[in-house]
Amino acid sequence: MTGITYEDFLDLSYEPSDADLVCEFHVEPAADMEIEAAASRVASESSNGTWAELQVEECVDLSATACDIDGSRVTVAYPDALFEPGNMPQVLSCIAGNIMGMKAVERIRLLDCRWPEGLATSFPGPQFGSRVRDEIFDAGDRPILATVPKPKVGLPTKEHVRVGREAWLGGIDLLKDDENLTDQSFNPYEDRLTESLAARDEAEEATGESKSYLVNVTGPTHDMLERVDRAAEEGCEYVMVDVVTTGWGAVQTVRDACESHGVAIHAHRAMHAAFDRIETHGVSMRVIAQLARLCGVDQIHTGTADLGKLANEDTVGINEWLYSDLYGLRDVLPVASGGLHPGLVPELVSRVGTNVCIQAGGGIHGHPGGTHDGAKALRQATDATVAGVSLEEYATDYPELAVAMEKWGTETPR
Ligand SMILES: O=C(O)[C@H](O)COP(=O)(O)O
Ligand SMILES: [Mg+2]
Repeated sequence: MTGITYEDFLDLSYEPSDADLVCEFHVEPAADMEIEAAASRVASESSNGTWAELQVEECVDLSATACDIDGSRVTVAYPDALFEPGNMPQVLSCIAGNIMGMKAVERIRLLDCRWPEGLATSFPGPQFGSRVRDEIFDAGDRPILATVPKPKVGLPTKEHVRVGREAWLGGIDLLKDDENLTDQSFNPYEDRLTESLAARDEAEEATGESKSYLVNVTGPTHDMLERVDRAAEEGCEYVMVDVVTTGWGAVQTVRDACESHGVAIHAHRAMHAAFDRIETHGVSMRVIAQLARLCGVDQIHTGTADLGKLANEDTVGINEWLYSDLYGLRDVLPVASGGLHPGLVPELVSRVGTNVCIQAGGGIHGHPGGTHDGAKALRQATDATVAGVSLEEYATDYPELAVAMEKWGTETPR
């Protein structure tokens, strides 16, 4: 019999192998504990140890190793055999499981992961990623533009569709449901789906542009699968899933269903801030975005680089990771959303570039001239930015943009 104690999980001379999943944590030890002890407890509890010395007769060596400590930054390397390939809930129950509530740490945050090839490619990754720009739209070099009818809930189906039609006709590419609109009595899923797609066809005919609608299929997994089937049958190119509230196992299931229909997934991140807003605890948005890419969403909200209404982690760094090479898995199109309006577009594009989707809800439907003018103003601001013309200059020829600038200027909302 061999005794396994948590000290066995610390080896500062260990060099992670290419097959290891390497995780960076911020760790604040409990008041009576040294960082080395807390680091080894993290490695132990997240792999095959526990608080007590275990008497083991036979066990496959799946131990994680705390292999570097730099101030509060702790690196832990996990052997690939610890993980079930293609099972994101299982991976997270290791690297972001019990350790998040363990008394040995006062605070712990999973900051970043280096995914080994074997584990990463056991997931499908996105079907389309930023190829949606060409395969679903024809937006050229400019960002794709999206809108959510506002108020986010309460619009009856006919009004929701009317607002969507106005937005498409004004120059928006993508009509999107909001995160808490699914299948409520005031706007049932089936009616909204079919009527929105009819309006999409009209808008395509009228504008000569490709338009798309993404319907929110979020719900219990069996309902989501039925909703994906219906969306595909009716000719939707996209569905939306609230990936954090839904959970990663369900996202994986929906991803498989979407592949069989060739339908893309827009990931809304509602509730991410419960994990990532406190900077010293939880799971970073960077890691949440990594999970989403591996599980196979095609686009995901990553913030507005601090220009919008929601608190943001490093949008630019997260977007770079989403575009980066990952063993041939497709990239993910980042979505900037939350408090955006036309006046913020030039600065947003200077921070995040044009290979993004820009979503504005209030920044379109709050336009004094209504949704149609608001959509025109957002499109004008985008066209001006891509052409390198200032909004002030462009607005002299485009009254809808002038009105938006008069109303909001370049202010950051709260
Ligand atoms: O889901 C979203 O991202 C929000 O609905 C954004 O809405 P807003 O553009 O009105 O802030
Ligand atoms: Mg929303």
